[in-house]
Amino acid sequence: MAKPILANKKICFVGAGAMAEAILRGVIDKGIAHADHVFVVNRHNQNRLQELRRTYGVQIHSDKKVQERFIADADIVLLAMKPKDVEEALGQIKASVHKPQLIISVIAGLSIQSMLQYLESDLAIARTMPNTSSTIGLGATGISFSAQVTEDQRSMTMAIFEAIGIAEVVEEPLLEVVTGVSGSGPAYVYYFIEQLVEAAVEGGLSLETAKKLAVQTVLGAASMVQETGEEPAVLRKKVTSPNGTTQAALEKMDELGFPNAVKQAVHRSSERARELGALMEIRPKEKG
Ligand SMILES: NC(=O)C1=CN([C@@H]2O[C@H](COP(=O)(O)OP(=O)(O)OC[C@H]3O[C@@H](n4cnc5c(N)ncnc54)[C@H](O)[C@@H]3O)[C@@H](O)[C@H]2O)C=CC1
Ligand SMILES: O=C(O)[C@@H]1CCC=N1
Repeated sequence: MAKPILANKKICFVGAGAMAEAILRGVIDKGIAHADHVFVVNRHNQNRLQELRRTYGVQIHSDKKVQERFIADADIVLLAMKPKDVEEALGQIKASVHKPQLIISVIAGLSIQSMLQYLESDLAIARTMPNTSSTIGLGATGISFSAQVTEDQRSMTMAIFEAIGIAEVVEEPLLEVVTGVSGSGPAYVYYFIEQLVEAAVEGGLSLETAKKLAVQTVLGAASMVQETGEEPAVLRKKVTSPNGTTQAALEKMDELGFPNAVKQAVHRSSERARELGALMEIRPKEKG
């Protein structure tokens, strides 16, 4: 059942890609917003919009003027385009957005300051870093708010992201760390599963059995951390018999630099988010 806080609010997604779909599906499936109140606009791809309408019942239109009205009439405008498209997209919507709308961004690296500059207005902004697991209600989102965001708008933002997973409010510079951990994180886990499966197949298991065992192992291990409340290191030790198989495997992982590889990957993702943010900054000389 829809939470009253969002029941009559209109949300317009600008950008109809993977992340927009993850959020809109989660929000509609969880009943946090009704599909009649969810609008989606995209750059060119009408087929993509049709597909979203067929699947989720969201509101779409091919006419640019109607799309502009979708944006202008929304209570919440959710920005979900790639960093490379930010300049063009924000230039296009600048005339349609206005106070007291809430702008929610999921764009990696794009600072609140840059958004305010692009939109040339003192708007309420929630900068977020979700992940694709939001699709099934298991997302992990970091959120920072601009000074203009009201209590009601904070509550709406939290309601959206808590409907599709967990949400943590952090200081804005820490959103880059969130990006490295949970924004990009699902890909590291999929990569890990891919290697488990490959090794299992190399060992002789069928692909089907390998996938089943690998996925259940990752699911079971994550659930153990969550449900027992024990530290991962403690749980790891319970698997690791002295001089047993797990110890031998972990020694191999240490020898090949697994801990360092994971940590460096997280730091590199955060660093890349900062680089993308810098590329999207409006430099003083570029201002009209
Ligand atoms: N995919 C992920 O796991 C995550 C992505 N993000 C962020 O979400 C944003 C979107 O990522 P994805 O959904 O993966 O990208 P995507 O490429 O799947 O979707 C981007 C969409 O934006 C649309 N678009 C481009 N220019 C536009 C314009 N001028 N007006 C309207 N729509 C326009 C494109 O047509 C496309 O539908 C990125 O900024 C990314 O940093 C954040 C967290 C996780
Ligand atoms: O790869 C990316 O840039 C986006 C941001 C976090 C996850 N995907």
